[in-house]
Amino acid sequence: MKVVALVGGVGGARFLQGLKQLGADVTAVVNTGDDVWMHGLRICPDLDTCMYTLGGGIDTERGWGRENESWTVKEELAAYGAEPTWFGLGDRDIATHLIRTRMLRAGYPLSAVTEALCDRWQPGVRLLPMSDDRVETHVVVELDGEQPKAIHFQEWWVKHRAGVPAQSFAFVGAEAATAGPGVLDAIAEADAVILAPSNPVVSVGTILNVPGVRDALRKTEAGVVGLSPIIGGKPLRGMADACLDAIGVETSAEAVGRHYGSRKCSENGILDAWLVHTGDRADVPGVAVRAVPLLMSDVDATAQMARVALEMAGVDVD
Ligand SMILES: O=c1nc2n(C[C@H](O)[C@H](O)[C@H](O)CO)c3cc(O)ccc3cc-2c(=O)[nH]1
Repeated sequence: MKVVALVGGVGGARFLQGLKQLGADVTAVVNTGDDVWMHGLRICPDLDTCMYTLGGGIDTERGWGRENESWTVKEELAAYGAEPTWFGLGDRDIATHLIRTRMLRAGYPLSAVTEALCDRWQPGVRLLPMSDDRVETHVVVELDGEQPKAIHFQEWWVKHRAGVPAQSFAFVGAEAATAGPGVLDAIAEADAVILAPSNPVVSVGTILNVPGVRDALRKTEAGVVGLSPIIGGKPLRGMADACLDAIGVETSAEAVGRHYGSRKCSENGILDAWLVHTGDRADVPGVAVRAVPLLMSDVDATAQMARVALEMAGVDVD
């Protein structure tokens, strides 16, 4: 059973753990819009979060970066006054970025770099960058009385803790980007495609901005099922509410389901079914809706919600 999941960072990685436990052949299309150059190193937060989480190296507290981490290089960089000091680069994590940067500089595409790094971590899920081309999410903000300006997503999220209202998002490079190797074929050949409960604007939304992805989702024979990242009117973690406000979408399971839209009866919708949390309700025209527990409290709970999603996609898990 071939399953493709569109995922972002922490929530997406946790969801993949559940899918993996069901024994499916899983391909994850991972958001790379959060990627950033820092201190001359290329950082790929969502790819690394998926790789470390599935490979057993993640710091489960933070949800990103390595467990048993130390911060000596970060302290030394700060001692030189080397900006940015607000971005946490752990010593173990830096090894990943050094390998990635060296391979990118040698001309390897990000997909090949990811494959090489996964050789060590053995995530048990194929991790595909949404694109090998540079696509970066930038956020238009108005910092204390200055003119509105676009800053990198990481500066908004980490330095400003998403505390400055996002006026809009720019997915820099998206229109010229090509879907990563294997991405469109995986969607076309899947038995089921799942939109993980990741940020619908800057994670899943960014992937949908890569040319060809939305069409592939509308054309695939696979059932396309999404899981709401909004529970009881708010995101469980992260800042999906701040992002949804910026694009004028209400922070509710129903509004996000409608934002993704129905594959059957809207001209660019992508959903056949939509899972919302027990107690939430959602009327999404042309989309089958089901309410089940969506708290990824442990891998078994996550596997159970993934199982329901696959059933809604018409795939028999057992
Ligand atoms: O809140 C933070 N998130 C940090 N993150 C998380 C990152 O900003 C988010 O995980 C994603 O970009 C959004 O999902 C890192 C992720 C990495 O892969 C590497 C370094 C960092 C550093 C930070 C950090 O200092 N603070």
